[in-house]
Order: sequence, then structure tokens, then C-alpha cells
Amino acid sequence: MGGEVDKGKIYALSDVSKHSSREDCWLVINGKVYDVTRFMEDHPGGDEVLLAVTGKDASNDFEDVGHSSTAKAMMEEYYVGEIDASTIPAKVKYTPPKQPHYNQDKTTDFVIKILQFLVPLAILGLAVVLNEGVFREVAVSSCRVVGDLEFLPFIAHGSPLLGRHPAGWVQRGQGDLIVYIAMGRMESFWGDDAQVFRPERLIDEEGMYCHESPFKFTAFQHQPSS
Ligand code: HEM
Repeated sequence: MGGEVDKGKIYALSDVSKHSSREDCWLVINGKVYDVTRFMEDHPGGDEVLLAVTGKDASNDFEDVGHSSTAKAMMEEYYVGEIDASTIPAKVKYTPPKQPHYNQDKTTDFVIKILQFLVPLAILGLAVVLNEGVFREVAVSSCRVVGDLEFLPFIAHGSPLLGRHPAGWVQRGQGDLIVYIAMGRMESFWGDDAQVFRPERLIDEEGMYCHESPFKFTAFQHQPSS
């Protein structure tokens, strides 16, 4: 037996667990301490289940069995005191480990992959278009600023390095040196379309510069140089 007990006393869980043998067995159910030593042999559920929960809070085990009201009435007989709730360890709530989120919807992934391919392509295309447009714009607007002058890029012979001029009418292999010349827009020299921006008038059928009289370039008395 458990010896002398002070009924109504408050026990720590550690006190209860000192009585954890078949000959001296205490347990805790719903905040109350019971000395079930005398009941061990008579317990319909057997003494093993009682021994298994000695020194622990057996409330859940007791409720899980679904004890009858008769069983609950019997408990009074074994009551020895209260348990100090602060000595009962809080139940650790099980939280499952976080799984990486599995994306069932593959559409987003697919769209991202397509974009990863298309966006650089679009940027490249845009760069090419802008490059072309900007250079053309620059070439044409320079002519407008100058007014009645027309600029002609002249390409030095013999060098294969230059692919093309932004104005678009210099052929590959013509050279790598661009010299701008100024053309006077006198109709007596250049004809009725003297005012028209038509630099190809100085290029012959083979794409080479047509030598003209330097006096036709009256604005600055320029003539092509190579
Ligand atoms: C002072 C405490 C306890 C008393 C007075 C008590 C009393 C009883 C009684 C009278 C029964 C017969 C069935 C019924 O009338 O419900 C019973 C069955 C049983 N008890 Fe307890 N019990 C106590 C504590 C416990 C504890 C803490 C556990 C579990 C760890 C437990 C497990 C069982 C089991 C497994 C059965 C058998 C159920 C079955 O065969 O269907 N009892 N108990």
C-alpha cells in the first residue's frame, strides 16, 4: 500500500511517480490523484494498464476507454488529493513537417518557360528595329537640319570591313571609310530633283562613287576624298 496519505493535499507529478509499482500505484485522472493500489487486482481492465500510466496524467486513457458511471463512482474510494497542474508537462502538439509546395498547376511553369525564351528574343528584335530606325532617322534629320545640303557617305575603296551604312545604300566590300560631302542644290547642276534627298545620284551602277565636278559641291567647295 502507499502508506499514510493526506487526503486533499496538492501533489506534484513527481510525488505521484514515486508510487509506481504494483504494490504502490498512484495515478492522475482529470486533476485528481488516485491511489489504486488496492484496486490493481480487481480492475476489470487489468493492473498492467494502470501501471503503464502511473506517474503520468492518465485522463485521456481513462476517457478513451469510456468508463461507465459505476466506474466513475468507484473512483471516489481511491481519491487521495489534487495534482499541481503546473507540474504536468504541456502536451506537445504535433505539427507535421512542412512539405515543399507541390504545384499541381503546370500552366504557370509553362508560361514562365515560354516567357524566358520569348522576352530575350523580343528585346533583340526591338534592338534591331530601333537601331535601324534611329540610324535612318539620324541620317535623314541631319540633311533636314542642313537645309539645302545633301550628305553622301563616300566609302573608300579596297576594304572589305564595312558591311553597310545606316542609310542603306553602301554595299558590302566598298570600304571602311565614310566621308560626308556636301552638295549644292542648284537645279542647273543637279536637275529638277535637286531639292530631293537622293544621295544615290552620286553612286554608279556598280555602287561606286561617280566623280563629279568639284564645282557642283558649291556649299563648301567640297569634293569627295578617299
Ligand atoms: C481509479 C481509476 C479507475 C477505475 C475506478 C476504473 C474502473 C473500471 C471499471 C469499473 C471497469 C469496467 C468497465 C466499466 O464499468 O466501465 C474498467 C474497465 C477498464 N478500465 Fe478502468 N478504471 C480506472 C482507471 C483506468 C485507467 C487509468 C485505465 C487506462 C489506462 C483503465 C483502463 C480500463 C480498461 C482497458 C478497461 C477494460 C474495458 C473493456 O474491457 O471494455 N482504467 N475500469
